[in-house]
Amino acid sequence: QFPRQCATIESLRSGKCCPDYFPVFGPGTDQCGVSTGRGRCVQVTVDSRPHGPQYIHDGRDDREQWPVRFFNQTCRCNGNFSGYNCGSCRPGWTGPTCSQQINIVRRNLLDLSTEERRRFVNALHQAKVTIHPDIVIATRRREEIFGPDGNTPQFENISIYNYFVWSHYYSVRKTFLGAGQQSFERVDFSHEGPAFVTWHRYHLLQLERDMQNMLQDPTFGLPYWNFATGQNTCDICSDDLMGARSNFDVSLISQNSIFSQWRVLCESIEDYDSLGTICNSTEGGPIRRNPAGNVARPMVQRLPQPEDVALCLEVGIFDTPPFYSNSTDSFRNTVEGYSDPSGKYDPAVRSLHNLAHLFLNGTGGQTHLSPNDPIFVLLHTFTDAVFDEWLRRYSADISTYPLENAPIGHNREYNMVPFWPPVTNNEMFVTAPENLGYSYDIEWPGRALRVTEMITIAIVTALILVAIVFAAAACIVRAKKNRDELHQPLLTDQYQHYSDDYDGISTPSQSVV
Ligand SMILES: O=C1C=c2cc(C(=O)O)[nH]c2=CC1=O
Repeated sequence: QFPRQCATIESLRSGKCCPDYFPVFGPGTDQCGVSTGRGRCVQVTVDSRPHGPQYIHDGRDDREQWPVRFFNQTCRCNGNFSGYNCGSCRPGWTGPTCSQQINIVRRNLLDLSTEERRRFVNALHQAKVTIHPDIVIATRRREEIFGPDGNTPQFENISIYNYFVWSHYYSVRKTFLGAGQQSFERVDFSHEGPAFVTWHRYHLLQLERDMQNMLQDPTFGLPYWNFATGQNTCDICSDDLMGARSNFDVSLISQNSIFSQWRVLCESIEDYDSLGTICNSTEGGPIRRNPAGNVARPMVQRLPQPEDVALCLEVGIFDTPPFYSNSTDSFRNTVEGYSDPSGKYDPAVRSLHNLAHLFLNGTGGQTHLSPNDPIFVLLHTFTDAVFDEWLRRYSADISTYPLENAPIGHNREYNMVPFWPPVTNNEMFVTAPENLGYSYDIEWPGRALRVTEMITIAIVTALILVAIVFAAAACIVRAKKNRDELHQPLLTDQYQHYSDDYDGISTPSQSVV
């Protein structure tokens, strides 16, 4: 969440997080790369518009008006420069001066060659075990951030992949209201609201960027899992991809997969909620996964159908009041999976993204834990592909993305929690190939026809056929008539000559000639 250079008592006290680009000149001399025109240190802009009625504890949560509880000054970068010290490039740009355009292609995981699959799995594992070079996480709430002695900032190193896990946890954690009090749970900065698609888009972009840097390969792209193929099995759960099922425990991953060795972060939610602590980088048990195995909930033993994606893409309004998990006719609530695929809200329904999570039935189906299962990455790249197709089809129509009264964290101009430097939901509401430097190699299913549409098409087809038959019959009659008319005079003539000249000896032809 914050650059390592800012995790100090001085930085927190000053509220300033504007690290140097060239620290060699001495601390504070090249904040945000100002000496080379990369950027400058400015006041953070926050969203102060009202939020929706779900959150009732204003003043009690560090994530309100993110990120000002921690810092109120940040780098603002010029042109295509970006990052916490303006030392990197905006998505879609690369090179020393960020002037080279790039396009990263996100492909279907099942289309990767054996060697590409091996490289992707290895890259994920490398991210799991490599300390994030720039970012550290807060392990205490703001009021305890200086530590028990008031002089020990409570931040920790974390691996690149675990940072991805932790960011998701931090965005969904409950609001701590004090020891002995129930934490407040109707708060979620990344789900059940319009920011669902924008937040998860940035979350993936950040992992992709971190992995590109780790691999020193600016062309590395995250693949996707098409979870709506019409099958109800986990087709990516094989040992060369996300890991097959263990032969010894149905809810574990096979030992032939490196993911059986991964350990899970942020498991102790009861502790966090009762003690007011925050998940840290300590790992716990293994990833649990039992696809289609939730016998108590048959509805989540299946995956979405291709038809569901096609229907969802026909919902043309981005979001509808109350901009929450009970919104109806909302594309966002449909792709998130609280509405049926045609957009109608139904509290009993789980579809698309939610259904894919619940189908996994284990670590990947619990919101505070789900990114621990690497399938999360692939499930969300596919969800993002659907969002990008919606943006393309409806010309990124942002008019129904609320500026205010969305659930806290979800207003259009809100800085997404817990990312640094600050980035608003608005900034992710753009078509990816043109604005963010990546695209999906994907073909979208056509929608099957509804009964009424089939009846209409049958009637129209029948009418056209009848019209064609009538037209053909008319043509034949006319052609025959024309032919008859063409031949008629000759015959009449001939007949006349024949009858005039016939002497009973000469032939009719002779008489005509
Ligand atoms: O990790 C997640 C798990 C989820 C479960 C549901 C549900 O609909 O019950 N939704 C989820 C979203 C997640 O991100």
